[in-house]
Amino acid sequence: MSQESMNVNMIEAARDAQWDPARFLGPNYLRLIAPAKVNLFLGIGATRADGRHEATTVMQALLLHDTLYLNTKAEPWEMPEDSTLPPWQAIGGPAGNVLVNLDVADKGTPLPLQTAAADNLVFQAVDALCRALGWNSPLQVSIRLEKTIPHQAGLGGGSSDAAAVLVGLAQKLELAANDERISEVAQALGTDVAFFLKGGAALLDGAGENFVHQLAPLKVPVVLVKPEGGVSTAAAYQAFDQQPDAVPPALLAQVEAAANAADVPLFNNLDAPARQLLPAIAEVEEMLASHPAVRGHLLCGSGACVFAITKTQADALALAAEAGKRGWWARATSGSPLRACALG
Ligand SMILES: C[C@@](CO)(OP(=O)(O)O)[C@H](O)COP(=O)(O)OP(=O)(O)OC[C@H]1O[C@@H](n2ccc(N)nc2=O)[C@H](O)[C@@H]1O
Ligand SMILES: Nc1ncnc2c1ncn2[C@@H]1O[C@H](COP(=O)(O)OP(=O)(O)O)[C@@H](O)[C@H]1O
Repeated sequence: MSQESMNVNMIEAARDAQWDPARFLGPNYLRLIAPAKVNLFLGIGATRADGRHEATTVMQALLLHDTLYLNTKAEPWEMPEDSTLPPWQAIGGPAGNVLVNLDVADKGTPLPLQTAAADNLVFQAVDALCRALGWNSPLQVSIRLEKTIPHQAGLGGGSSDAAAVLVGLAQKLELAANDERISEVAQALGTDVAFFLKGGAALLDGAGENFVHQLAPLKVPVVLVKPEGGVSTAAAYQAFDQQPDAVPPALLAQVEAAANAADVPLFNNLDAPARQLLPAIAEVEEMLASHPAVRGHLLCGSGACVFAITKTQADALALAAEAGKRGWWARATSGSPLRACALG
């Protein structure tokens, strides 16, 4: 472990020691689960009039998840005298009436997320839902976000956090679970957010936000391996445009006909653009391609993580340990029927 990461961990440990769970364990708290995803199939097509690309995808939720704690208080709050907010606070809502306090704790990701509350998708989810509801009375929302899912990995962590907050806040504000404004806000926040409201395994099309149908989820062991560095989703799509690679129609037909995630062919035409942006991805893929325990492997979404399927959990644990020894972030997990949800 480098001196730098040791320092980061010690700061994190000190911060955790100061954290008082009682703040979140009153009658008003909700614990939220935000699972990661992989794309078993990701077929990118032409650029649409709105600038986004057509995308047909099968997403599969994983057991690996972020955990969030959410608390609301329908009470007025005061703006600091100089109107300057600390980085862990942000103001949203249709009348600047919603104050969000966001506490982010890193739980073993390779590079802790360092975005101000206003740039966090969790805040954007609160803001967008309050605006969609026309919620204009004072509201305080406190969120603790425990990050286990690395960012810029193609694992959809930020989108899943946003979906979990939509579910939690909707529950707090006493919306019906099937209130259409929740899914409309999810679609507007990003294509992956809509998937996490359904979870398990699902076929999506449009730009990737349009739910087509659910598939029987994969429950096999999955190993995630991420080299150092990340790939920005926008950059991956831009690189794809330099050398677009069409999806074979027969493959698309096979995906559309599949009722089980296990029957979906592993395919991702963002793989070449992502490797071009971060050549270390190719090293991970080479290692997985030649490993006897690996049944199949693929880049996760726009990268930089690569997932591998193994037969047994013991194989998955051994493979993750082996990848870790090469200096890569690696975790053994599995496919799951999870969706973004509140535990109570
Ligand atoms: C590639 C995928 C695969 O599931 O996920 P990740 O690997 O990032 O998790 C998705 O398509 C990520 O979709 P989404 O979650 O909407 O990405 P965003 O971060 O909102 O979009 C970032 C940028 O990517 C481009 N983009 C995104 C989706 C799409 N169908 N066409 C695009 O061209 C746009 O330039 C957009 O501004
Ligand atoms: N709660 C969050 N978790 C992770 N990333 C976030 C979050 N909020 C904002 N972001 C920003 O969104 C980007 C995309 O989210 P991320 O989880 O990395 O998804 P993916 O790796 O699937 O593209 C991140 O690189 C980060 O800058």
